[in-house]
Amino acid sequence: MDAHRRPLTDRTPALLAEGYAWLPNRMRDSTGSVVRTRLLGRPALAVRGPQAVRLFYDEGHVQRHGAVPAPVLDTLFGQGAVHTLDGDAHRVRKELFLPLLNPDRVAGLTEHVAAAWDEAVRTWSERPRIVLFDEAGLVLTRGVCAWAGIPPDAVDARSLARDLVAMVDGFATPGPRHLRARRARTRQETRTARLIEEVRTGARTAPADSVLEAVARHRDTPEHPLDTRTAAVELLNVLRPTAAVSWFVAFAAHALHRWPAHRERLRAGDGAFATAFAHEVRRFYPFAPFLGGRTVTEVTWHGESVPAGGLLLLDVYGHHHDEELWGDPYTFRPERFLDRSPGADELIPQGGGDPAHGHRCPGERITVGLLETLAVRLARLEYTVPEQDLRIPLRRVPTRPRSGFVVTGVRAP
Ligand code: HEM
Repeated sequence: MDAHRRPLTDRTPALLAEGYAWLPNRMRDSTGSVVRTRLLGRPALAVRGPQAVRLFYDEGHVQRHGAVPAPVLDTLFGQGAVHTLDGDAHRVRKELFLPLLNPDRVAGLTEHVAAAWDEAVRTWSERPRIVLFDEAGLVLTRGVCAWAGIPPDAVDARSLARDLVAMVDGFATPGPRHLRARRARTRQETRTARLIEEVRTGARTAPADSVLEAVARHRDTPEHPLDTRTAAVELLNVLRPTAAVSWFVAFAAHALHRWPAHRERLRAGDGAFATAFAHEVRRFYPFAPFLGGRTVTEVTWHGESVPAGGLLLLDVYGHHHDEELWGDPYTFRPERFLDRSPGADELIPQGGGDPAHGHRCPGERITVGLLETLAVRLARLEYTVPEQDLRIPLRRVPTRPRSGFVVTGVRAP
């Protein structure tokens, strides 16, 4: 039998066991940055590198409908989310999110989050111990709710923050974390759908030009507004990933602890360095292990093929740690981004290509803006890092410093 047609063993258990290292390990054993495998009962081809990014985002070859497994939809994205749409349906829904790329929107959200951070820091100094990952999640949730026009009496920020973080934390694992994520999503979709219903019936007024107003008004077709459940899913697709920037805040704190020399330039308010630092945090530390799409034709890459109806996997973690692309991928070196902006298909922690025409994350500028602002604040904050478990296990997806990054003796600047 032709080696390319031979049935392959399903590798889903290996993915669950190896996490971020699964594809890079397979890539090391292969030639040409391509791996033929089987995942979730389907034939799959894993690829990496800027040219592979362009293949992955070519809708003629790869689409999203039917690509995202139900356990991921029921936790991370929500059923019917923009992530799962193709063609015109995707383009129309994406219009809801593209204003997020606008510099005024980015600045507005950053100001709200910075204000929430400054307020929180004043209370941290009165507490014996702070888990930075948890506190950052709360600060980001408070900031994004205020910015998105969510009425303060409609949410309890603390429980919302816990649920938003849980939805991300449990999407890629069986067991208790996954159950928590499912419960969190059900709870928050119900609450958010109620809020949207209240805006639509006039029981509440959404601030003009707010995200809440835009979602409540959005129509996929001229005749029909989004059903309230899908509208809730999409509003949560703004709130949840903003809260998830807490992963990068914990990683930024980890980087400042491991390589404290970077503190000075951040503290001094060197804007170009803050941007480079934010990019390097997003490259160096693991978040999305890979992205997946459904092949709509047979796809061949560097001599390996996957049939229509299979999966094309873009190895994001491997791409960011590829020696050919980065030279010294395991060195944390923000300076690599100082004298040049990364190419669209080079730095891809939030997807590749163009956010206006494909699935690339519309919140990338927001993420970079928040990370720049919070990294500077973190560098200016005085605190002690007590003995704790700061290991970042690559088998856990998504991962983070095990302790959540504990600080004591906080003194606000
Ligand atoms: C922790 C920071 C973030 C990470 C790591 C992240 C990562 C990603 C990734 C990997 C994708 C998928 C790209 C693809 O499928 O090709 C994505 C899509 C998306 N992200 Fe983000 N994101 C982050 C923050 C944000 C923020 C702050 C927002 C909004 C305020 C946001 C909203 C979205 C939306 C709506 C999509 C779906 C886009 C589409 O399918 O067209 N994300 N993000």
